[in-house]
Amino acid sequence: MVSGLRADVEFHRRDFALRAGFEVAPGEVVAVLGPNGAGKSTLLSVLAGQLAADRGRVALGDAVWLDTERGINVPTHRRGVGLLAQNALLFPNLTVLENVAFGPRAAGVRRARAREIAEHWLSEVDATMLAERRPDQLSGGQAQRVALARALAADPRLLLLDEPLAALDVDAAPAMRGLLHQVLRRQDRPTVLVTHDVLDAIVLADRLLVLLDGRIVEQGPTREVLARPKDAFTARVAGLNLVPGVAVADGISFGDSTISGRTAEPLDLGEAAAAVFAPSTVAVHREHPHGSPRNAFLVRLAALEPRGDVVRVRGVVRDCSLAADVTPAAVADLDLRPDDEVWFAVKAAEVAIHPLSGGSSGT
Ligand SMILES: Nc1ncnc2c1ncn2[C@@H]1O[C@H](COP(=O)(O)OP(=O)(O)OP(=O)(O)O)[C@@H](O)[C@H]1O
Repeated sequence: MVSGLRADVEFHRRDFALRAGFEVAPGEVVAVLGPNGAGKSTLLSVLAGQLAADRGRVALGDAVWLDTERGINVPTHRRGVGLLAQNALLFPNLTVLENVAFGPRAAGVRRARAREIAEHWLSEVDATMLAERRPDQLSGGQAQRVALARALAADPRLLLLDEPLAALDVDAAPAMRGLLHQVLRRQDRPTVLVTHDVLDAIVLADRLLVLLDGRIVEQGPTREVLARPKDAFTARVAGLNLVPGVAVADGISFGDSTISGRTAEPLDLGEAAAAVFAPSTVAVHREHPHGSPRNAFLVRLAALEPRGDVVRVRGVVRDCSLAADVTPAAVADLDLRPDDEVWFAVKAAEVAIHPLSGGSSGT
C-alpha cells in the first residue's frame, strides 16, 4: 500500500533551528529549495531518522516513524527510506547488478528473485548494459543511474533525493534529470527532492517548498510559487526580479515612487504587495529614459555576470537587488562598470503585481 508523508518537526542546534511542517502525497514529488545552510540536509536527515528531532511527528500513512510525545523514534533501517545522494556511493567491490540486488537481498529476498528485481530496475534506468561492471568503471552519470536503480530496487516507502544532480557535469545532468523525470512519474511513493537548482524543481517537482533559515517561507505548486514569489530568495532563484512594497492604484509604492504593473488578482490598497518582472524585460540607460510608460529606477551597479548570450547586470536600489539581461554589445556601448549609477527601465506591461500576504506558513 502506498502512503503519504506527514511531517511536523523541530530540530535545534546551537545556533540553528529547523521548524517545518508539510505533507507529501503518494506519487507526489516535493522539491525543497533553499540557500546554503537553510536546513535542507538537516530536514532530510530528520525524515530518514539519522538525526533525532527535538519535537514533532513524522508518519508515513499509518506508520508513525517519530512521535516525540509518545517516545517513538523508528531507526533509519526500519523506516524503508530510499536515499539518492549527490554521490552514488556504490559498494566498490560489488558489480552493478550486485549493488542493485543488495537491497532486496538484505530484505531476505532469494538470490534469483533479487537478480530479477535488479535487472528490472537496471532496465528502468537504462543501465542494463552496465550490469557486470564495477563502480570504478562507470562515469558519474552512469553511477548515479545505478544508484537510483539501487534505491528503487529496495522498494522504499519514501524516496529522498539529496541534490542528485549536483555532482554531475553539464553533459550528464540533463540526461539524469530527464531519466529522473521519467522514473518519478511512474511511481507512486512520496518523494522529497532537495535541490539548489530551480530547474530541478520545475522539471521534477509537483510542489515546491522554500526553506530559509530553517523555516518554510513558501510552499505550493511549483509553477505558482515561482510565478509569484513572495520573498527575494525565491524570486532570485526563479530568475525574476521582485520588489516588495505596498499596493496602490495600478501598482505598488516603492520608496517615494510608484512601480506600475498589471495586477493578476484583486488587491486591497495599502496591503503588502510585490512587483515581479523578468531580467530580460529590463533595459539599461545612462540617462533617465523617456517615452512609453516605463518604470525607471536609478540603481548602483553591483556586478556584471556573463550568462550565455547575455550579460546579467545586477544593480541595487534602496536595498533591493535587481537584475537586467542585456547584450554584451550594450554593456560595451554603455561602458557599464560596477559602482556606476544607471537607470533600469521596465514597461508597466511587463510587471506583474502580486499580493504578499497570507498563504505561506510552514504548515
Ligand atoms: N554536523 C553539524 N554540526 C553542526 N552544525 C551543523 C552540522 N551540519 C549542519 N550544520 C549547520 O546547520 C545549519 C543547517 O545546515 P544544513 O546542512 O541542513 O543546510 P543545507 O540547506 O542542507 O545547506 P547546503 O545547501 O549547504 O547543503 C547550518 O547552519 C549548518 O552550518
